[in-house]
Amino acid sequence: MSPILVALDYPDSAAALALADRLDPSQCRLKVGKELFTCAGPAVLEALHKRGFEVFLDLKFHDIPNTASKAVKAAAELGVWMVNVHASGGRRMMEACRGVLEQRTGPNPLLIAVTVLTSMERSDLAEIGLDLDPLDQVRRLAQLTHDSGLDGVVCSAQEVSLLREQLGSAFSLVTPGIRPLDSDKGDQRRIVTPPQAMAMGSSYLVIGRPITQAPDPARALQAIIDSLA
Ligand SMILES: O=c1ccn([C@@H]2O[C@H](COP(=O)(O)O)[C@@H](O)[C@H]2O)c(=O)[nH]1
Repeated sequence: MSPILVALDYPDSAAALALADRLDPSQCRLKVGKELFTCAGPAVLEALHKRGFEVFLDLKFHDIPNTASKAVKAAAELGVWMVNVHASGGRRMMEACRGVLEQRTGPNPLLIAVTVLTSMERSDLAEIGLDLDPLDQVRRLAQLTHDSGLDGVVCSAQEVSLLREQLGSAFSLVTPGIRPLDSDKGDQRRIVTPPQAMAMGSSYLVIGRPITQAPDPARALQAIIDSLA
C-alpha cells in the first residue's frame, strides 16, 4: 500500500469528492482535516469510505483527558483509519485516549500524536516560551507519546532518522511538510522532499497543496509516486 496521505484541505465536500473521484484508493489514503470536517461533517467520511478510501481524521484533539478521549471514541465510531491528538496535552490525556479505544470492541483507528507542527521553527517555539531546538521538543514529545502507548507521532521528516533510532521500527512516523523540489514552501518551515522523507524512514507522507493545487492533481500524485520508486 502506498505511504502517501493526500490532505483534502477543501472548503466543501463537492470539491473534496471531485478530487477523490480522480484518485485511486490503491495509490493513496486521504486525510480530512479541520476545514473540510467543520463544513462537511461525518457525511464526507462516509462518502470517502464508500469510494474505498482509508481516511486519517486529522482533528488534532487537545483538551482535558475526559473531553479528548470522548472525541477520540467518537472518531473511532466513524470508522476512520487514523486519528490524532496533540502530544502537548500530556501523558494523562494520551493514556485516556488510548484507554477508550482499548475498551471498544471492533476495529480501532491508529492513534497518533502531533509533536511540533511542521510550520514551526526555532523562533516560533521561543515566542511560546520554549527556548530550544524543534528537534529536542519533538524527541521529548515523541518519547512521551510512545510511553503513553500510542501508535506513532506526527513530526517533520527532518526528525525521522533520530526518532527511528530512539523509538524503533514499529512506531509510525507521519510526516507532513513534504515538498517536491519544484513546489512552493507556503507556510511550512521544516520541509523535506518525498524521496528524502522515505529514505530517512517516514512511515507516511502527508501531502496537500503540491497535489491539490497542481493543474492536474492525479498526475502530480503519480509523479510523486514515481519519484519514490
Ligand atoms: O505538523 C503538522 C501537522 C499537520 N499538518 C497538516 O498536513 C497538511 C499539509 O498540507 P500541505 O498543503 O502539504 O502543506 C495540512 O492539512 C496540515 O493541516 C501539517 O502540515 N503539519
